Amino acid sequence: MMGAGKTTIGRSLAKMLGREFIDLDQAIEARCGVPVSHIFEVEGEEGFRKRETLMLDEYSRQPGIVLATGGGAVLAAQNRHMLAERGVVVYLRASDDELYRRVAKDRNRPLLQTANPRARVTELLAQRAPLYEEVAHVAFDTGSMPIAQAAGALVQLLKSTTVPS
Ligand SMILES: Nc1ncnc2c1ncn2[C@@H]1O[C@H](COP(=O)(O)OP(=O)(O)OP(=O)(O)O)[C@@H](O)[C@H]1O
Ligand SMILES: O=C(O)C1=C[C@@H](O)[C@@H](O)[C@H](O)C1
Ligand SMILES: [Mg+2]
Repeated sequence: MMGAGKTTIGRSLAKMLGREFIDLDQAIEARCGVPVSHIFEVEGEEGFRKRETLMLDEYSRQPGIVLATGGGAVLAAQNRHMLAERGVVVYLRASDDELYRRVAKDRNRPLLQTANPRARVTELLAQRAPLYEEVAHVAFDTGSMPIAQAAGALVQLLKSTTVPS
């Protein structure tokens, strides 16, 4: 979910594992040459989701990387299948209060540019939590752990995780 720590914990995890880190939002921005928020403005959410699926298809085939997806990548069943079949999927759990605290000051999240962003976070989390749980091989509660500590705990958790083939 937005603010769960995919970019920050993901980058730290990749460093600990000695793997390349790719952030899918940043890869989309690099490919399109404009910010995600601009794609939402010009093409709407639908246009962004099409680009996201194409890029997810490309990057989820790349072996040995740590890939941070966007928070809404789980919405399409096609994306969930790619994730679950091609990788080890981690769901970073956090409460709506915590998520909102982390993203409140950031204007770069187009879905939160509404009159009541706090309520929107609750609504999006309620809608998506079952999808995150469904697609994940590992669910990890970041709580109030600092980034590096969360990444370290995740390394240990991944060591003891077996992924069904
Ligand atoms: N466990 C944590 N404890 C405290 N702060 C955190 C934690 N995880 C992330 N943060 C902070 O929350 C903010 C959002 O984190 P981040 O950008 O990694 O989220 P994200 O999951 O990539 O969100 P998005 O889907 O919008 O890209 C950052 O300022 C980050 O430093
Ligand atoms: O939660 C979402 O739907 C999104 C999260 C971001 O990572 C971006 O992918 C975009 O802002 C949409
Ligand atoms: Mg991110």
